[in-house]
Order: sequence, then structure tokens, then C-alpha cells
Amino acid sequence: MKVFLVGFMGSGKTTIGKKLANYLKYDFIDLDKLIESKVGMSIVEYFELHGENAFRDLEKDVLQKTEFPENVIIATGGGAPCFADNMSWMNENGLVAYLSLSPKALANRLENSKTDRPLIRHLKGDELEGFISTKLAEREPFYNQSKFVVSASDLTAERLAFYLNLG
Ligand SMILES: Nc1ncnc2c1ncn2[C@@H]1O[C@H](COP(=O)(O)OP(=O)(O)O)[C@@H](O)[C@H]1O
Ligand SMILES: O=C(O)C1=C[C@@H](OP(=O)(O)O)[C@@H](O)[C@H](O)C1
Ligand SMILES: [Mg+2]
Repeated sequence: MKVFLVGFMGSGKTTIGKKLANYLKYDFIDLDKLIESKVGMSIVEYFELHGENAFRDLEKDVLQKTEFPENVIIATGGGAPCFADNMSWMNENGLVAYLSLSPKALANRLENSKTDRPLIRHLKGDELEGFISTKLAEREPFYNQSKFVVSASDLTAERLAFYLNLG
């Protein structure tokens, strides 16, 4: 079983993904980390050097061309489902779960972890929640194509496994 976790930056894909993999004894792959290891630089550096469009091409390539192990939790980047045919590709190749959270809760989580995220690292104070609200509205039509939509507040690995019928 391949499980793809999707959702906005800060929804906890990386954090809960690791815990879920640990709980289920599955492998864990973070798509952003995989991209960083392939290009030998951070996502922030890649955006600065090559821009977002090049990143999206690379992200699609790494997502759709990697030979993932059989039992694996894959934490995707927040934009991955919203570009090219990535969302339908994930639905055809695994089980996709959207970790849903309000803009306010996302802003609270992201306030202290902006620096590794090129799309928000320059935003100050109220700008962050405004940006999240606008971007989330654009992205939700993609996220909502997921087989499972799960509230990401106070989510535990055990509960997520249960919702996904894996626990
Ligand atoms: N369940 C949670 N409760 C509170 N904070 C969380 C939770 N999950 C993640 N965070 C925090 O939110 C930030 C983003 O989490 P992360 O797992 O990197 O999200 P994503 O991969 O979806 O962008 C991190 O600072 C992390 O510590
Ligand atoms: O939402 C986005 O467009 C992005 C989210 C990031 O991943 P996280 O969702 O894990 O922060 C990372 O892929 C990149 O900074 C772009
Ligand atoms: Mg992540």
C-alpha cells in the first residue's frame, strides 16, 4: 500500500507521516527531502536559483518516476497535487489522504517554521494568514480530490491509520 499525504504547508504531512510509517512499520519518504538529495541543495536554494516553474517540473518528475517501495507513506509538498496531473497520478497509484486545517491554525504553525519554505519565508505578521487563505482556496479543489479528507488538528498516527483502514 502506497499512502500519499497531501495538504497545505504546515498541515503536518511530514510530521504525522513519519509517525504513521513508524506505527504501521512502513517505509517513509518525504518528497521534498528526496528532491533535495537529488539536486544536492535545499528547496529554498533551488527556488532561488531556478524558480518555481523548474521546481514544479522536477517535483512532478520525482513523484512520478521514483520506484517507491511497496508499503510506504509518502509526505508530498503542499503544492504537489496542484500541478500537472499529479493528483490523478497519485489517485491511480495509491491511497491519497488530505490533512485539512484552517488558515488560522496553519498560520500559527507556520509562523515559526517559515524559513525553509520559499513561498512564505518573506511574509510578515498578518500577511501570512492572508496568503494562506487565498492560496488554500485555490488549492482545495485539488486537495479535495483525495480519497480521504482528515482533520489534521490533534491528529495521531493511530487515529489516521484507523481512518485509512490500515490500523
Ligand atoms: N499535530 C501537530 N500539532 C502541532 N504542531 C504541529 C503538528 N504537526 C506538525 N506541527 C508543526 O507544524 C510545522 C509544520 O509541520 P510539517 O510536518 O513540516 O508540515 P508539512 O510537511 O505539512 O508542511 C512544524 O513546525 C511542526 O512542528
Ligand atoms: O506548498 C508549496 O508549494 C510548497 C510546500 C513545501 O512542502 P511542505 O508542504 O512540506 O511545507 C515545499 O514543497 C515547497 O516549499 C513548496
Ligand atoms: Mg513537509
